[in-house]
Amino acid sequence: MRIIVIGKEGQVARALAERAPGHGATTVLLARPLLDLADPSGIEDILSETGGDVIVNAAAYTAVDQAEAEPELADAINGIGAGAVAGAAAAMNVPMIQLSTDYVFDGTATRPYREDDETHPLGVYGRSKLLGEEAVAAEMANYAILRTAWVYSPFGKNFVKTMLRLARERDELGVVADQVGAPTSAFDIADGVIAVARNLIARPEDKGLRGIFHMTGTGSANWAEFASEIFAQSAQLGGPSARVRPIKTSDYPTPARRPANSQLDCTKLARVHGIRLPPWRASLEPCVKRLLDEAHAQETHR
Ligand SMILES: NC(=O)C1=CN([C@@H]2O[C@H](COP(=O)(O)OP(=O)(O)OC[C@H]3O[C@@H](n4cnc5c(N)ncnc54)[C@H](OP(=O)(O)O)[C@@H]3O)[C@@H](O)[C@H]2O)C=CC1
Ligand SMILES: Cc1cn([C@H]2C[C@H](O)[C@@H](COP(=O)(O)OP(=O)(O)O[C@H]3O[C@@H](C)C(=O)[C@@H](O)[C@H]3O)O2)c(=O)[nH]c1=O
Repeated sequence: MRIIVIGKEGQVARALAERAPGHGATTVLLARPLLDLADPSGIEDILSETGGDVIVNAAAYTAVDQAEAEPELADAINGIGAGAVAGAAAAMNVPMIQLSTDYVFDGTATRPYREDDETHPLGVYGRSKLLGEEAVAAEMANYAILRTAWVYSPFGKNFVKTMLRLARERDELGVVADQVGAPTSAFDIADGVIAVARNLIARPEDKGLRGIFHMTGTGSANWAEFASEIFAQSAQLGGPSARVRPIKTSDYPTPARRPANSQLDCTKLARVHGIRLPPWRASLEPCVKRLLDEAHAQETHR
């Protein structure tokens, strides 16, 4: 299976590139400046020249707070750009996998969100990702939209890396405790994406495999609990740790509002595709270890 991945340096793109060989798959990573989602004009030509069995769009405008000041750019990349990729996938007659987010919901539900629950994004990023979902569905039929959440990895920018960095600078951190979700490893997402891709390719006549699916790590936590677990695991490995002071969202003002309940019900993915991601704490361990090993290697190199 040859997977065309949009994105190169992103967390999920890099995890896909690392994981694919173990699944007997290859990846071709396409990124800016060759493929720019904000400039859809050349996308179909580049994708069809590249050729592959499936297209995974792992690129997006992901700066949640910054998006509030750049709504047009966020919509262009996450909305129109995703639609252009779907148009190319339709022309090439290959399935497409689009990554989406918990931030399409407003977080007022009192249970984990299901795929057909009403969407109501609180901010520009979530709205632009919802536009992307709609654009993909409008352009083609053979797609899977995988909504995930709270992604972390040894790559790029994410909460785990931020916490470990701040713990090197401070003894105590205030972290919000009234937003609940499921931390999700980019490597687990990569494994899930590859499994979904295999199903879509193997059973093209099975329309039940298509549509929207929720895919997050198993279990839940608030951001303060997530931070505490990061520090517990780090401390056990001799890495940095800080005291976590649970605070309210109102004590940590940000330009973008975030959902209080980000939990996604992943039973449809298990039922239809036979995929269940591991418990989030178990997947966190190799990530923390790798980050500490990399930091150690850098220090000894200096
Ligand atoms: N991070 C998270 O917590 C979550 C992410 N998601 C979704 O999962 C997917 C992957 O996220 P993640 O791996 O964390 O993303 P990252 O933020 O790690 O990477 C995003 C990538 O998108 C690329 N990109 C941005 N703009 C463009 C553009 N105009 N054209 C081409 N590429 C562009 C960036 O490229 P460059 O290196 O050039 O800047 C970057 O490599 C996204 O769809 C995201 O919305 C869903 C839920 C949670
Ligand atoms: C750094 C920091 C953050 N926080 C809070 C702010 C926020 O509510 C929460 C997480 O902050 P971040 O900015 O790291 O995370 P954020 O960028 O909101 O993460 C989101 O990214 C997009 C791309 C998604 O799709 C979402 O699923 C989600 O993962 O933690 C603290 O309370 N204390 C801190 O010291």
